[in-house]
This record gives sequence, C-alpha cells and structure tokens, in this order.
Amino acid sequence: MNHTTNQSVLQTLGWNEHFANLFAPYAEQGYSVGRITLEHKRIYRLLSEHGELLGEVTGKLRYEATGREDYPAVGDWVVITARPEEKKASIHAVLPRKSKFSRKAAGDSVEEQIVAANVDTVFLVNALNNDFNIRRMERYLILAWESGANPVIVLSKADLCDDLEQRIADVESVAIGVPVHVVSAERGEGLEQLAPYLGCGQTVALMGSSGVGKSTLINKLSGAEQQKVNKVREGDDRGRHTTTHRELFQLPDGALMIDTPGMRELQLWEADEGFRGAFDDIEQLAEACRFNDCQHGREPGCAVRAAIEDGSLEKARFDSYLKLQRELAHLARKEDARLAAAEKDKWKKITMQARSKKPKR
Ligand SMILES: Nc1nc2c(ncn2[C@@H]2O[C@H](COP(=O)(O)OP(=O)(O)OP(=O)(O)O)[C@@H](O)[C@H]2O)c(=O)[nH]1
Ligand SMILES: [Zn+2]
Repeated sequence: MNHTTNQSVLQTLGWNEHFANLFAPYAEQGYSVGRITLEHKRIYRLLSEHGELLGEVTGKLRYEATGREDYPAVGDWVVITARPEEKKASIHAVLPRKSKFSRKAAGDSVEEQIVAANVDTVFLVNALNNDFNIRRMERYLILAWESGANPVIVLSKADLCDDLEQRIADVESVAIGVPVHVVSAERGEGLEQLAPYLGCGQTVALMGSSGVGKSTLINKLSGAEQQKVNKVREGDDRGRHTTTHRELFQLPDGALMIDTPGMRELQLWEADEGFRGAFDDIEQLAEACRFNDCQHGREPGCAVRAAIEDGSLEKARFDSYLKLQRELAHLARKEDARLAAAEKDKWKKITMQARSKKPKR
C-alpha cells in the first residue's frame, strides 16, 4: 500500500491531524497504528491499514500500566507492530484519548473502566412513551459532559407520544444548550436530523437504558436489511461464513458507531466537571448565594432556594442535584480509600524489598 492509501484507510476510521500529531514520534520509529473495535479478556480486535488484526498488549505496556484505564478500550487508537500474514499485532501504546466514557469496574474494586474512547458525539436516547424519565436524562448528561464528547439528545418513539411539545420543553429545561431531536426509528421519521453528526470519520456512541430503541435506531441508520448490525458476516479461509462481533463499526455513510454493553449500563464514575456541566443553571444561581459555601439549606440569602420559591427552579431538579451530588461524594470517598490502601500497599512492598536486600546475619 502506498502512503496515500494508508492515510485514506485511516481517515475512514476517524484518523485526523490531532491523532497524527500524537503518533508522529512513533511513526518515525516505524510503528503502525490501529483502532480498537472490540476487547475481550485483553485480546483486542483492531482495524488498521493492514486490515483487521487481533492484537495483544506487549509485556512492557502491561508492566507500565497502573490500572485498567491504561489498557486499550473500544475506540482507542493504538501504536502497533503488525504481522499481516498472521493477522496479528502487538500493541505497544495507547494514544492519549480525546474523550472517554468511564464507569466503575464491576465487582468490589473501585477501579476506572473505560468503555468507549475518542467519541465525538454521544446520542442520549430517551423514549417518548411511558419510560420517559427526565431524571435519568440528567444522569446521562453528567456522563456526557464528563466524557469530552458532545451530547445530543435523541427522543425516540415519537409515534407513541401525544404531548410532544410538553416533553420537549421538559427536556430543554434540564439540557440547556444541548441539541434535541425527535425521531421514530420504527417509522423512519426524523432520522435525517442526525445526518450532520454521522459524517465520514465521525465517531458516535449511543447511550440509553434498555428498550428505548437503540438497536432499532442502529438498524435504521445501517440500512434496513441488517438485523444485528454489529455482527458482520465475512468469509473465512475455508469459504464458510463466520459471524464476527464488533463494538465499533462503520455505518454506510461513513460514521463510526460505538455500541458497547458498557455504554448501555453506565454507572456514574468521578465526574466533577460533568456534574457542573449538567447543572450549570444551579451552579450559576449558587454564585449569588450570600455565603460561598452555601449548602442551600437554611442559610440566609440563599439564591437557589429563592429560585425554587419564585418558581424559576423546579424543586424536583434541585432534589436531583442534591441526590447526584451525594452519590458522587460517596464514590469519591470510596476512591480515596482505595488510593490510600494502594499507597500503603506500595510502601509495604518497598519496605519488604529493602529488608530482603539486607545481608543475612
Ligand atoms: N413504536 C415504536 N416502537 C419502537 C421504536 N423504536 C423501537 N421500538 C420498539 O421498542 C422495543 C425496544 O427496541 P430496541 O431497539 O430493542 O431497544 P434497545 O434500546 O436496543 O434495547 P436494549 O437492547 O435492551 O438495550 C422494540 O420492540 C422496538 O420494536 C419507535 O420508533 N416506535
Ligand atoms: Zn444557597
């Protein structure tokens, strides 16, 4: 492959100048680059200028990793040496992420797990039928603002809604400045509004609870025939067909869609910035409180309570603000405890090493 073909293959995967600059020092040393489409037990599927490869991280990367977040995630650009004849690659490094969605890793450990990286736009999907939930939307907005991707609200199942105006007004009251689009995937209505986010090389992720219509939407955006769009059929060496699962895949118009199970059930992870972004209205009100550290309880001169009393701030939104704030504070305390334990552990190891180096008497 000549240089221009390589570049154009990468561009269809979302490569751009930003990543090219980060990659430059590696390029000089002869490394290639790939984009992760699937992770399973630390085996990675990736797309590259050499086609699709199975990747494994090098011992050096593993050695230098301090936590799960240092390993590749779906959507990551990784520095590789490719062995195209074996369809394999060694993964040497992960390029710094432009955006990332994190959640607490499963189990008791308090560890960050990245479920999607380098997402340009996240579609926050909420159904307009009985499942409609404005409080859930606030939670998704925190995650979106924290991630660094641009949130876009997609209100689905428009065909099942008869008070559309009211619903849109409700959404706009919590999603200040966020684009809102109303669609019915089933009827194929409103989907053209999503086109601007789905240009060639753009990466889009879907977030929304079970049953809101994410799969239906993906199917519609992928063209009608494909039932399960993230299952791509392809021939293997023996000419039989095998089904390959991917969590990052290309839509016909050239966008990259990320649909990981992790995105579908994202729990809050540390999100101070995201919290401030999602509750910018309340944060701004709070600036007018008499006391800097006003808790908006019984303090005199509280601008937030005044806004609730005069009806300009909804009580339910304020309650939600407090609840999410508590949840994040709880998470932060657990994380602090984990860091303290890790620090203690480290010193224990160092002390033990020092002891073992002492000459035996
Ligand atoms: N009336 C109506 N029904 C829809 C629409 N979109 C999806 N549905 C239906 O809603 C149900 C759930 O849709 P899915 O696309 O499977 O939802 P999902 O978000 O992918 O759900 P999970 O896979 O559980 O996360 C299905 O029965 C769809 O047929 C729509 O625009 N209108
Ligand atoms: Zn106050």
